[in-house]
Amino acid sequence: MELKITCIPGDGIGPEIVREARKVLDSVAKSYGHRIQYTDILMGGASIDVHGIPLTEEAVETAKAADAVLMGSIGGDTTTSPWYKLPPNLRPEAGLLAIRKALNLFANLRPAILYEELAKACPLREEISAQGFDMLIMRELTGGLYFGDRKTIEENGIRKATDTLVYDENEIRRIAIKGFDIAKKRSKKVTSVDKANVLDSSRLWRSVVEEVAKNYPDVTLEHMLVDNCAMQLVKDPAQFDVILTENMFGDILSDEASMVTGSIGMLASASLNDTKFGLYEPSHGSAPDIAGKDIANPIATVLSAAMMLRFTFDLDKEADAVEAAVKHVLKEGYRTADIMSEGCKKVSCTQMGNLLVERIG
Ligand SMILES: NC(=O)C1=CN([C@@H]2O[C@H](COP(=O)(O)OP(=O)(O)OC[C@H]3O[C@@H](n4cnc5c(N)ncnc54)[C@H](O)[C@@H]3O)[C@@H](O)[C@H]2O)C=CC1
Ligand SMILES: CC(C)CC(=O)C(=O)O
Ligand SMILES: [Mg+2]
Repeated sequence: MELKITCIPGDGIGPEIVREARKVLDSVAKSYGHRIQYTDILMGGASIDVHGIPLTEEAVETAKAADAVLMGSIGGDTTTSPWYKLPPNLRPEAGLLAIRKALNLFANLRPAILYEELAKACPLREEISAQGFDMLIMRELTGGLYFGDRKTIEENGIRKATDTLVYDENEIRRIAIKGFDIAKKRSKKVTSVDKANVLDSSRLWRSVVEEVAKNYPDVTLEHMLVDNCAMQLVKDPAQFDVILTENMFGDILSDEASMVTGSIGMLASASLNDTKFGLYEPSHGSAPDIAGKDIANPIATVLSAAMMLRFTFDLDKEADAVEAAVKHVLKEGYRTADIMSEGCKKVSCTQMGNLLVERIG
C-alpha cells in the first residue's frame, strides 16, 4: 500500500520526536511491504522564521493533499521567545488552531492508558496504580473558548480583556455522536464533563448530549462537573471509559490524565473530521526546556503514528506491531528520563526510537 503522509516537525522537541516516529513507521512499512511518501511542511515558530506567519495556505493545501498528517509540536517558551512579541494572530499557536479549523478536525481523541510496566512511574497511591486504567478523552477541538471572539481594550484607564465561549448545537452533536459511537465499541460508558451549574454553553452541551444518548440505549451516560472530574482523575481514574468534553476542559483534563499514566510523553492523540483523514500528534507541547537535548520521550508520537495506521489506513496488524513494540521495550526496562524509575535503563530519545525499530524489525 502507498501511504501519503505530510509531516509537521514543528518547534522545540517536535523535530526530534517526529524523526523517531518516522523511523518506526519506516520500519513497519518495510516489514509489511508498504511504501511511504512523506512531504514536510512548516508550522508554528518554524514557519514564522521562514515566512513571517505561523501557517501558509500552501502548507494547508499540502496537508489536505495527503492521506494523513503526522505532527510533532509547535511553540516556544512563552515568556522568553521572540515569537511571543508578535501580535497573537501571528504567534505559533495561531498556526495550530488554524490548521485544526481548516481541516475541520473537530474530534480530538486522547487515549490515556496506564501500562502495567509504568505503574511505578504513576504518582498515584499503589492500590490505585495497581488497578491500571484505560480511558479515552474525546475533546471537541474546533469550537469553544479557543475559537470565540477575543479582545483587549482600555476603558477609563483600566485594561480589560474578553474571551468568548460559544458552541452551537451542531458542534456539540457531532462530537457527542463520535463519542457514543466509540463508547459502543468499548466498555459502553460516557462521562460527559461540563460546568452546567454555571455556564449556559455547558447547559446546552448537557442537553444535546442527552438527546444524542437516546440513540444509544446500551451506552451508559453520566454527567460530571469539570472541577469534580479533575479530582476524580487522580482519586479513581479506573472509573472512566470515554470522557466527552469541550475544547478547553479537554485540553486541561488530558494533561492531567497524562500524568497519571506516568508522563505526558506517553499520551498520543488523533484529531479527526468525518472522513478517514486525520492529524496525529502527541498531546504535549514543544517542551522548550528539554529541546535539542535528545532526552524527550518519543512514545506519544510513536503511538500517535500507530493511531494513524489503525484509523486512516485500516492497517490494524501494523498498528498492533507498533503498540506491541512499545510494550516490549517498556517490559525490558528501557525508559526515557520522564518515565525513569529505579532499576530501569535510561535511554535517549534516539535510543528509544532505535529500540522500537529493532523490536518491530
Ligand atoms: N500541540 C502542540 O503543539 C502544543 C503546543 N504547546 C506549546 O508548547 C510550548 C511549551 O508549553 P508547555 O506549557 O511547557 O507544555 P509542554 O507540554 O511542552 O511541556 C510541559 C512539561 O512536560 C515536559 N514534556 C513535554 N513533552 C515531553 C516529552 N515528550 N518527553 C518528556 N517530557 C516532556 C516538558 O519538558 C515540560 O516540563 C508552548 O509554546 C505551548 O503553547 C503546548 C501544548 C500543545
Ligand atoms: C494551542 C493549544 C490549544 C495547544 C494545546 O494545548 C493542545 O492542543 O493540547
Ligand atoms: Mg494542551
